[in-house]
Amino acid sequence: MPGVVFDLDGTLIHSAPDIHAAVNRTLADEGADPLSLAQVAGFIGNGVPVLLQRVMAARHEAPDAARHADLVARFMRHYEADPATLTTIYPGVEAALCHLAGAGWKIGLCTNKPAAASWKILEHFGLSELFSVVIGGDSLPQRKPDPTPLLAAAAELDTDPVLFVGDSEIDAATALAAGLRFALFTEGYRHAPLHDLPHHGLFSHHDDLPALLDHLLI
Ligand SMILES: O=C(O)COP(=O)(O)O
Ligand SMILES: [Mg+2]
Repeated sequence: MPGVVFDLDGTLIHSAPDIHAAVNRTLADEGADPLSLAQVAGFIGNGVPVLLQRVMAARHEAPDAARHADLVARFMRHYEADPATLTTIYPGVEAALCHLAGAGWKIGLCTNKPAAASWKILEHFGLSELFSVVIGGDSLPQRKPDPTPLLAAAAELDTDPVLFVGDSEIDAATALAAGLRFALFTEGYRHAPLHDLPHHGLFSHHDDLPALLDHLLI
């Protein structure tokens, strides 16, 4: 049976509100002004260390490794304490995943979000049992768009072919580098226009995903 690896933020869940809240709690700890949801949503995609680099840049802070490490540690404490309260699952995700699992697809996750928080969120939405593997942004030395995490998730599924589903230019580049066929969810946290992202199929609602993935197998 085939396999499919999903990205998480912007693909299965709209997680920006909780990431935004954790950023602002991190800033509030030191009495700093909050950032807007749109600003923080624009920083998502390359994982937590890059998110906090972008927070520092938005505040016109010069790069500083110790300061950055402190922000990352405090952000993670806030985020892991409360990763899903404001997060919503995109419509049709649960049905699509259940349909795929019922049809025998093996399912994995490859996200730049740290693995423990990712598992916690999957559990919160009752989805964790559907996933055979989760590779997070802290699971390996490499992160997307390096293909290594996606190839590791695919290897863990131990099946062929494996498709990848994501929402961003990072995911498109990762799929290309890994040599996997890529389905792009159009309603996530992408910055670039659709035609700039290499993809094999597009969808804007998860109800359409099982048929699209079947089509990509042909
Ligand atoms: O945490 C991030 O920055 C991005 O996470 P994602 O890889 O699930 O989109
Ligand atoms: Mg994403």
